[in-house]
Amino acid sequence: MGVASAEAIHSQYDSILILDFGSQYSHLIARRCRELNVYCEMLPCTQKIAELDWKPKGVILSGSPFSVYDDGAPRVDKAVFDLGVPVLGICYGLQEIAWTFGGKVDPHDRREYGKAMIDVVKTGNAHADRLFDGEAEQVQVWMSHGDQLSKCPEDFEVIARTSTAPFAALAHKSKPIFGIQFHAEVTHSPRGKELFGNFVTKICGCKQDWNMETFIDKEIARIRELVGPKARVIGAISGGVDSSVAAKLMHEALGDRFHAVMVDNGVLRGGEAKQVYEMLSKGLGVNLTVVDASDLFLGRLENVDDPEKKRKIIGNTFINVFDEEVTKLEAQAEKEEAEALKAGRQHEAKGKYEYLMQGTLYPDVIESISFKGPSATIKTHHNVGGLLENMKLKLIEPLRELFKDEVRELGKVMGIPAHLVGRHPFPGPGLAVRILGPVTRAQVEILQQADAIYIEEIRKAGIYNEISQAFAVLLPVRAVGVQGDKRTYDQVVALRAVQTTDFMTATWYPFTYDFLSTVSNRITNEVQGVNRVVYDISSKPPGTIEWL
Ligand SMILES: Nc1ncnc2c1ncn2[C@@H]1O[C@H](COP(=O)(O)OP(=O)(O)OP(=O)(O)O)[C@@H](O)[C@H]1O
Ligand SMILES: O=c1[nH]c(=O)c2[nH+]cn([C@@H]3O[C@H](COP(=O)(O)O)[C@@H](O)[C@H]3O)c2[nH]1
Ligand SMILES: NC(=O)CC[C@H](N)C(=O)O
Ligand SMILES: [Mg+2]
Repeated sequence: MGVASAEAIHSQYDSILILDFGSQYSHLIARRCRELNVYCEMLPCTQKIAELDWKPKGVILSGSPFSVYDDGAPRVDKAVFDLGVPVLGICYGLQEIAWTFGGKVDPHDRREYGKAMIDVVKTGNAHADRLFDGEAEQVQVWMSHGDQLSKCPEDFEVIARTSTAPFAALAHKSKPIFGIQFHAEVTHSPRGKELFGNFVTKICGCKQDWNMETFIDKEIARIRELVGPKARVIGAISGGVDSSVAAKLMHEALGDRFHAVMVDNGVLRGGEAKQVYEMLSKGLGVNLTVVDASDLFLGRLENVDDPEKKRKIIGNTFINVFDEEVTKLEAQAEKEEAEALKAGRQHEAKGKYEYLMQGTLYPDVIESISFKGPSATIKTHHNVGGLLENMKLKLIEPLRELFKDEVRELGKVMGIPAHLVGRHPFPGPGLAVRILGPVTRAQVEILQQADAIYIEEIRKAGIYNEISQAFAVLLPVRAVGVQGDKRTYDQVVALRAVQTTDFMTATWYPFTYDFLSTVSNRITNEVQGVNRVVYDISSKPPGTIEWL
């Protein structure tokens, strides 16, 4: 493992460190840096600089729900200012810098939320003026604060103000320390990208070389070094974007020392197991076993109505099936290794399975290390995390530094077709969380048909990529209808389509009436057992994206 950290990404690219004080926008700071092709990592604000095993080219302090004068307000490690690299504080970050350097921060009677115009102040100090280099005299920004600086610390000067905030941005007179009261990281600050550009490239001097082409080579080298010349790796593959891209990367790095396992749990989309097999095995040359465990899953789901019970059953059954498959693969690998050694084919002998690959993404990592601590469980999201406790395999996560759009880009660069890497996410518990009421094979088939029609129409209308996630839901109610002069008493399908950037909040997609009417007609005409279609116009919150 020591070898892997020597090769860690932050030592291969000029990297920015973001210290998270718990702002709802913290991850957007990371997005902004990445968008500029500069690598960054986010750590909780409690990180001790002395314990960091790499040196950032610059540090950004995020906003926070706290006030700097609160008891128990999170404090920045002062060593940040002795690193000798530029520091930028955003909102709370600015207030924390001011507080640290002897300024004053108070609650303010004129709180500022939303759009604001800042006046850029040219100080004549070229060093201080760099942050707003190239900006107009007035810049539109987004504010979200109730506290305000009432006294600028000595050694700092004002580089921007608004009509209510005299200290909208500060710069240290001689050191590269800056602070902005507004949130340059949100899209509502239209010049945000340029401002971050000034900081990370001009002030920190970061090279803009973080891109998926260079990432591939470095990551392949890192995987090879980590796994060594003989060991093998197992991957749990759902056919979703993340695990498919991760599998392709592992395959490039290790060839047939990587073996993927996909579990058909009986609640996949129509024809999905076959499609995934075609794509990964035939298309990308990945070693893949598809385990058909649909009878086992559907058997255990019989008569289960409660959403959390469904999730638990699927999660646990998944672990059983996967475990069993790993045991089989391990036995096979040991046999092969022994045979090769016995026959004197030393060089051909492949080792044992030592690693389990997971498709963990950076948002999952951020979530789990966040300063904010664990949030209330809304629903139990199932992934392979539960496997680790009783497995001796070590974990390998080739995508753990990447955001979803970077994963899609990576997939494209590695030659996975665009329509596959652009696919909407699909949850581990699959259609079981889209069938309200008990899950049966008959219900699964109805939903598979309705969902396929819906997605086909979305693709035909050319709006698939505008929508973040779309799917059909089968409701546990029956309604009376009339079809071909006959009374029907059939089920209802609800359509869901949302737009979102982080899946934490979402808005429903504004389809045209024509589109909705086409889908409704097709589903009621083509899917036996459905006589009504409704469209879900709930955002998240108060709804969640899935219905269960
Ligand atoms: N049916 C399955 N068989 C094997 N592994 C699975 C299955 N379902 C889920 N997994 C594992 O759980 C992980 C988490 O699933 P998740 O849906 O977050 O990612 P994904 O399916 O790879 O990508 P996407 O977000 O596009 O759906 C997957 O990466 C995969 O390792
Ligand atoms: O891998 C997964 N395992 C799960 O158990 C699971 N539950 C929900 N989702 C997906 O997560 C996103 C947010 O969904 P919710 O708003 O319904 O919580 C949406 O993209 C959901 O599809 C899951 N993904
Ligand atoms: N967005 C923020 O960082 C807010 C900081 C502080 N809580 C304030 O209200 O001013
Ligand atoms: Mg998935």
